[in-house]
Amino acid sequence: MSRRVLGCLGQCSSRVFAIETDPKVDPVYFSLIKNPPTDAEMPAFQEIFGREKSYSFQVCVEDRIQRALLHDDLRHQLISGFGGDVKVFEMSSFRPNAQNSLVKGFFVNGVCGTPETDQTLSKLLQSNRLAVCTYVPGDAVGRWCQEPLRPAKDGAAAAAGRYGVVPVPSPDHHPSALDIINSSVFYNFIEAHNVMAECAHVITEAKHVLQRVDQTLPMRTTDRFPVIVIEGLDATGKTTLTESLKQSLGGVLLRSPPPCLSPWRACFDAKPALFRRAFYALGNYVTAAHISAESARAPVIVDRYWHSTAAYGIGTSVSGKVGNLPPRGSEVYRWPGDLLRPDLVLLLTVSPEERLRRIRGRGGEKTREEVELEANQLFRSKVEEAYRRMEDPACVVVDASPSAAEVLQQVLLVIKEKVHVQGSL
Ligand SMILES: Nc1ncnc2c1ncn2[C@@H]1O[C@H](COP(=O)(O)OP(=O)(O)OP(=O)(O)O)[C@@H](O)[C@H]1O
Ligand SMILES: Nc1ccn([C@@H]2O[C@H](COP(=O)(O)O)[C@@H](O)[C@H]2O)c(=O)n1
Repeated sequence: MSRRVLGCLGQCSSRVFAIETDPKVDPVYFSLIKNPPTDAEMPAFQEIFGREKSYSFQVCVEDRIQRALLHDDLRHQLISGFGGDVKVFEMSSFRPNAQNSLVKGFFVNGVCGTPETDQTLSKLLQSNRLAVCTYVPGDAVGRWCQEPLRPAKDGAAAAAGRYGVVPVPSPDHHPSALDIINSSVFYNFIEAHNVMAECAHVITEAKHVLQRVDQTLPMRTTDRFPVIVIEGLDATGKTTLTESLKQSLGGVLLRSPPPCLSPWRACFDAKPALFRRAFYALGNYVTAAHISAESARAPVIVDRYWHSTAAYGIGTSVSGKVGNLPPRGSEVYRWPGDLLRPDLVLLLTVSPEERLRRIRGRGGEKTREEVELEANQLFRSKVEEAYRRMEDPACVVVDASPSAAEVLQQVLLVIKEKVHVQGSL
């Protein structure tokens, strides 16, 4: 008997369940992202499926641009359509340990069957771009089944099959890590450019971004002065340090994304991850072109670069605990082969308490992700750990808790010790 997999992936442990299917049926795999049950499996099923009615929803269209947009739209429809008492969890399909097998969706738990929720369900069932399933008790006590649903007469739902749900061992790799490459992080220019080009018919700002990118590239390569990147979570002191370094080294200060892309940043910050990450990835290539030009005449200091794009991308896409991150040495931490490589990358770190003190002291606008980072210590830890796992170039970690003057002195020492490239400081 072949198996469809329903994984229950949580904040602190991951439990996976398989859905038993007929071998003739094409397998569809599911994972659930939710606070996991911790005791024996059957109470866990009870906990997941037994509270009122539960449904899973997944967008099933081939086109990745449509899929990303519909997924975002689905989230809004579920939250508004099922009301406040219903819990909407992130959920996704996967084949254990198979790269790019992840398909995201939602699991809705606690639906009471009111006229409003019935209407929402009926509307969603009409869409031939969604796969909808419900979860019902099985024949034996403690057993649960998954029923794929199809629309029936008068807007009602009819079951189009019934599959048992059984626990299976956790896969070696956390499913949410299967979908990083070319989805949450881009490892070459073409892949990011393709996403921007493909979405230009629905996101008009993408055309402007592409124009700017295409105007700036290709970059020149010359014998050059050192290129030093400063990375870290927000409010760790990057702006303060990069400005001081610029003075001390007589250098040029650049940032990624570059100011020429600023008019469209807010637009892409509000878009689904696929588009947001492609925007920041392209920003790095534009900054690389500027680095290339500027480093011909002076040392270049860069405030955020590819490591930021990758660390935030990985930290956001991997759900649950830090242990769910791909292990050290994984290809997700590798530098893009076609992106100008800096001579040194410094990662500024401060304690969560000090970081919050600095954020509060500074005030001002925050990006959506910054608000999340502040609220979610776990997310922050994943982003920082992802930074620490980056390779070739790896980040040199700097304790940025001392005074700004002391941090500058410490960093100047590191630069003196580590930077051995043509050109001088
Ligand atoms: N070493 C330091 N000691 C104490 N306060 C500092 C230090 N460095 C920076 N600050 C203060 O902390 C706040 C955040 O610093 P800064 O703006 O340089 O961080 P950042 O990493 O650039 O943040 P973001 O990524 O959000 O732009 C500022 O108010 C700054 O004056
Ligand atoms: N090279 C970069 C730079 C930034 N980001 C994203 O921007 C946010 C943090 O930037 P701040 O300027 O507000 O410090 C965060 O959401 C990063 O994902 C990026 O991806 N790549």
